[in-house]
Amino acid sequence: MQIRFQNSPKETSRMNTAELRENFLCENLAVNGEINLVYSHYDRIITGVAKPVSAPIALPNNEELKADYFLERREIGIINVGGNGKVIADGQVFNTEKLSAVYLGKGNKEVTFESDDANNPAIYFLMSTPAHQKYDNAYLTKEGATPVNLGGIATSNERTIYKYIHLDGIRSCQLVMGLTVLKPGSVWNSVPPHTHTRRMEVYFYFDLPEDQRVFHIMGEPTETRNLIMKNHEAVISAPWSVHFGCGTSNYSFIWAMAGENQQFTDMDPAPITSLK
Ligand SMILES: O=C[C@H](O)[C@@H](O)CC(=O)C(=O)O
Ligand SMILES: [Zn+2]
Repeated sequence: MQIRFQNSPKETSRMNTAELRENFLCENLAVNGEINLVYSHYDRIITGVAKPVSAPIALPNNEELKADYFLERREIGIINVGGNGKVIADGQVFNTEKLSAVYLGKGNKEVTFESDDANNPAIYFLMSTPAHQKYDNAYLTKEGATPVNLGGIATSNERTIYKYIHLDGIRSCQLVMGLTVLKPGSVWNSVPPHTHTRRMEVYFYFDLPEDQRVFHIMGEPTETRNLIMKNHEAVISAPWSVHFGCGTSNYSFIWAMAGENQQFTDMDPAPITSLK
């Protein structure tokens, strides 16, 4: 598990490309037969990907947590962006298909991930946050995730938002999680841009063709920087940072938040005309 400490807005504004990538980009997460995790000290989230192929993969405990097991004081949200597979939590089996989600509350001791077909493996994006009470384990398909259509073709941002873990969906201590699918021809995500200093956020891009890239824009609204990202990479968005971007084709991304509250709509707008 990689450990990432926080960076101030001022420090970030002075970083070069390599430093920005080292601090905020999470690369090489989806590796056959591996689970790769990054611990960020922004709200103490742990994010990453489990990609089981022929054998099950366990959610490992880590010395840094000083816990008896990973979910002793944590909850976790899981979204499958690959082939069919199973998430098994203390014997409870969740059959997952592409874009279905599993929530596991505090107290689950043994968690494993497996793929049904090694030729079309499941790819599980994970986001875990500290939790102070147990909420029930839950499962939701994309159809159950209350799709909302946003944006328009004239601004190249026609997209559908699916919310899984939120105040009116699967309940959690602090995790808020869902995904956004851009229509073909639409390339801009999360416009108009916003911040929410109450919550940090992680974006995980997927269904982006291998020869295409997303120009993810981060930083304070008047100090923007970009990270050029490929498929199955994640970016840690600090609470003070914008998080939006433009792709060289359409794509999808998972968004996952943690922090002070779970009010999805309380973003602070950073209008396009205010950006620098
Ligand atoms: O705080 C909310 C998150 O940034 C995303 O949900 C925004 C998003 O998915 C979109 O507009 O497409
Ligand atoms: Zn946001």
